[in-house]
Amino acid sequence: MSKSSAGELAREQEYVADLYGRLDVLRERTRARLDDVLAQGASGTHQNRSERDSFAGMYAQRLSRLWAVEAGLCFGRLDHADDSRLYIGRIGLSDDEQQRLLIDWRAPVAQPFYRATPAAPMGVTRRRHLYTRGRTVTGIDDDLLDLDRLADADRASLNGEAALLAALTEKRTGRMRDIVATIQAEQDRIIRGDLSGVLVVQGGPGTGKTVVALHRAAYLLYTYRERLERRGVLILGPNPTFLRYIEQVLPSLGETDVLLSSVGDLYPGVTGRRTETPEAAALKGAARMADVVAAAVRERQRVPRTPVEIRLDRFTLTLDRRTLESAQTKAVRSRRPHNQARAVFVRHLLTALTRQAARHLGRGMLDEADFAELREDLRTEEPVRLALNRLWPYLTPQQLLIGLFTSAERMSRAGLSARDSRTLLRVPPAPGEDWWSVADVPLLDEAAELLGDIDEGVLRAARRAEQEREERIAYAREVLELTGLADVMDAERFAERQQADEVYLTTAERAARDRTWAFGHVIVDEAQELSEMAWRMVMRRCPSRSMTLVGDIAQTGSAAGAASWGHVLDPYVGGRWREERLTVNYRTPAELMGVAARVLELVGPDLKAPESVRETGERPWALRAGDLGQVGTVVREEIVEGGRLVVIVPASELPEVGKAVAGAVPGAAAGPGPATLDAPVAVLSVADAKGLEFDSVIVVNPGRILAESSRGPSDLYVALTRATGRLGVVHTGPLPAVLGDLETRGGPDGPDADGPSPPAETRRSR
Ligand SMILES: Nc1ncnc2c1ncn2[C@@H]1O[C@H](COP(=O)(O)OP(=O)(O)OP(=O)(O)O)[C@@H](O)[C@H]1O
Repeated sequence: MSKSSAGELAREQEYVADLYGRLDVLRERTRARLDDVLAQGASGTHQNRSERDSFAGMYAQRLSRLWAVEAGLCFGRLDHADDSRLYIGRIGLSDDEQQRLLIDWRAPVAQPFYRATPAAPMGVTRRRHLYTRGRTVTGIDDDLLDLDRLADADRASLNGEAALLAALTEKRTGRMRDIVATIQAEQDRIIRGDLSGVLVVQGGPGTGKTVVALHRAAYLLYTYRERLERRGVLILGPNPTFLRYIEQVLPSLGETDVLLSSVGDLYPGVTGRRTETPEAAALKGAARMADVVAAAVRERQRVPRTPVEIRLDRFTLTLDRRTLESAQTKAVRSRRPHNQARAVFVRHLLTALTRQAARHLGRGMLDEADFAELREDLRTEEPVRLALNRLWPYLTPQQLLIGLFTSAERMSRAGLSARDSRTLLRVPPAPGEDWWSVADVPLLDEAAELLGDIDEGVLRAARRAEQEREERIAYAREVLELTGLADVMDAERFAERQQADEVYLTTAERAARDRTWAFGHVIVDEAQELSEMAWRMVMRRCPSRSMTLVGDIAQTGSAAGAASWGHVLDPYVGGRWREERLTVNYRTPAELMGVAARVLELVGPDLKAPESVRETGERPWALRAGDLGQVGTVVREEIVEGGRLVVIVPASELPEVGKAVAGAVPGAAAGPGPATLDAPVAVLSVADAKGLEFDSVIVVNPGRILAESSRGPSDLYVALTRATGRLGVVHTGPLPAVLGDLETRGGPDGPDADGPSPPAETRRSR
């Protein structure tokens, strides 16, 4: 590595200062445009106002992008063999003469920054990492890639990973950061992978799957902006805490328009939060539930075998079995969803009822107009409406599932065994109760698919709305061409923003409200956790099958989760999906990974743990405590100033350990919730710690974690791989044999209970 001279640093400082100067100019210009537009006030025609709002929205978004890239605007430089030079940063900048000042990291010419090696230098002679604090350049790190030009001293350390190591050893803040300055070659290949088709990224803990998936979203939005901005990108994470953990990464890369969601939130208007037994969740996640939901819908379309009498004031009408069955057959054969097929059913029965009524009225021969009038009279008669509603009720997905899960008889008729229905049986919701679990959400989606919109009227309105939308887009195109903005703004988005009196909605916001939204690309993180029913829901959101799925089969914790990628994907894309692997662990030091690797053997003897990129000299320890109450004291002694610590517990012990820790450490948070990521100490179950990372981890009662679930070994593997620095185990029962050779410590007040010492960080020789 070549050392930067003070002169070099000053030159870089000058260049970076100019870049910030340019950024300021662009911000000012955009701000001025925004002010101009807003100054036009709320006067003028409706058309003028909506145009003004559209421009205001566009400038506001551009401004927020320009503000989002303040930190670390420029982080690299590439010197080429032809003596040309490019600066790499979070966004592209040019001066007024269109001279490129800064290259967006996602542009093809920036690729060598991540991929060039001395063996394949890609025309690059030097890769420079620039370290900045605020707007000040604080350091420079060079990788010299041109072997001929290398001084002997530089040849000794060609891999130049100082920037990476510096990034990895920084204290965790509770929020994931972007890695745009230190993306590694194997990660870059995945980030820039083709948009189309299904890409699976399989990798062990800490290999950067999440962070790579997020950078891929940013890359795809940059490269296929037109296509993806319109349809949007969905990123699906395991739970709301995880989404909070990652939510700042994309804005820091200048992307604000991506929908982050979890399975429990993917059905508009419902939040799946209620906890339920793992058995119930596993059962609801199984593919056969699709048949159960379909049978439950059919069950609501059954007609009675005995005649149905409808008493009106002047006479009684009767629907006999044959009429009922023929209406049912016609409705089912229409192949429409339940709520739309209802129109066919009702039409048929009303015709039969009208004929009967005419006979009762002694008017056998009615002309068409009279017949229609009588039919309309009958349709609005309360007893007729009630009877038809009983026979073929309008159903919302919520009504269908509440009806199903609160009745053992209905569950049995829908094909569930007595045992299954005991597992699922519930009491109806009390007002305001959180009735839905995460596993219910894909079932609601499935039901919505089979039930359809409430009636034809809704469908007609939707068709009308679509036609109007197309007209608006055509108009928007004209406006954009007239104003010369056609190349910076998509007509469809512009048209959406002009929507009458509608508040300004981003693509992500519109997508979040629409169950039938088809995303341009879907990224699923911790994809191994999704159940078969959840996959059905996700696939409905992505008919183009342009997807990136990241996960680790060895970490599957949910009983309904995946055992292999083929099993998950083959029903949807046959064998047509590609797999990339990540093999280097950037999070967990080698000392900890050694312990985790032994647990991985319990998950599957052939599985291979990822290789840690660094070691700390810090050995994991085990401590036997008299009872769980002592965990609080142990935790207090483990706290490092400014660091973040998590206590990972068996789910059944969360309340007790949470109480003990809260008692010993003020400000500690227990369980998932808004405070989890910001608290210096958190107590979490394995499921809630999944995907997260902390400076220090204490795992409580690993034996119980192993025994508590059918995926116990995977859960323990996850727990042991959350730390970036220190790992300890506290147990009140016997220590599982697999952890037998941990260094043992004395009790909380015992002689070995020294406070932590700072780790001695080294790059691991591999
Ligand atoms: N190229 C890189 N430069 C700097 N940091 C990196 C790089 N790659 C990964 N990291 C860091 O390594 C840590 C682990 O990454 P990430 O959480 O994406 O891993 P993961 O594979 O999703 O892990 P898990 O399966 O355990 O959830 C994060 O702190 C991430 O920022």
